[in-house]
Amino acid sequence: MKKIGIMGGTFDPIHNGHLFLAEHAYEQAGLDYVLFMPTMNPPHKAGITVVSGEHRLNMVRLALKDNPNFRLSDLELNRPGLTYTSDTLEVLKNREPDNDYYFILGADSLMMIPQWKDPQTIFNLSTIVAGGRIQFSMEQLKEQAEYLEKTYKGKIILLDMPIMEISSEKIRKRIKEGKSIRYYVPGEVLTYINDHNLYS
Ligand SMILES: Nc1ncnc2c1ncn2[C@@H]1O[C@H](COP(=O)(O)OP(=O)(O)OP(=O)(O)O)[C@@H](O)[C@H]1O
Ligand SMILES: O=C(O)c1ccc[n+]([C@@H]2O[C@H](COP(=O)([O-])O)[C@@H](O)[C@H]2O)c1
Repeated sequence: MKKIGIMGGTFDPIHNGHLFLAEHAYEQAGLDYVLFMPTMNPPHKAGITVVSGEHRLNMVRLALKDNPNFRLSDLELNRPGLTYTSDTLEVLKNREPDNDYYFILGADSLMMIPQWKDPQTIFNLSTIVAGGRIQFSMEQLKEQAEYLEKTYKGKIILLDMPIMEISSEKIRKRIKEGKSIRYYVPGEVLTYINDHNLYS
């Protein structure tokens, strides 16, 4: 039996905030490894990813290169239609029923889970591991965690970590404005974005 983290995201582009979150989840939930899983068509962003799935996947691959505890999964990129987390967890659980799955997300996603497709299945099949984001206080996160525990019998781990307020949206905006994104993303992702002239 393995404890496997899933770090799902649009990753448009992947940035140091994602890696920072996953590293704390790996450590505090005692995970064997974290699967980074770029989504093809997230329901709330359908048709509005800025660059292709192939570019997003390539950037994630570069970002994970130096960390043996982080692995890449293209499971959601090859699925037609909208991409739902409950479907992904069902696929993983059917393949390897003995593993325990930990779905890693930020506070904004924790607030939205009740509006996702089939939240009960998500809570039945995984533990949620959540990191803070600047828009939400720890009090709000604790309240939401209690609500989810009560409503869905969910298991939630709230991470103890500094908030690193980087977002893909902020990065895309900085590139458009001709500003530097050095230190917002890993060096090789920066080179990839420049070489392929992405987001400008
Ligand atoms: N800086 C951050 N700190 C903690 N969690 C984050 C951070 N950035 C993103 N996340 C979380 O990572 C997951 C994937 O995020 P996503 O790929 O949508 O990045 P994003 O920066 O939020 O993108 P965008 O700005 O385009 O909405 C989400 O659950 C999100 O809450
Ligand atoms: O299953 C859903 O209904 C659902 C709705 C919104 C987001 N998600 C997942 O949440 C993760 C973070 O999404 P995002 O758009 O913030 O990058 C990613 O793995 C998405 O597939 C899942």
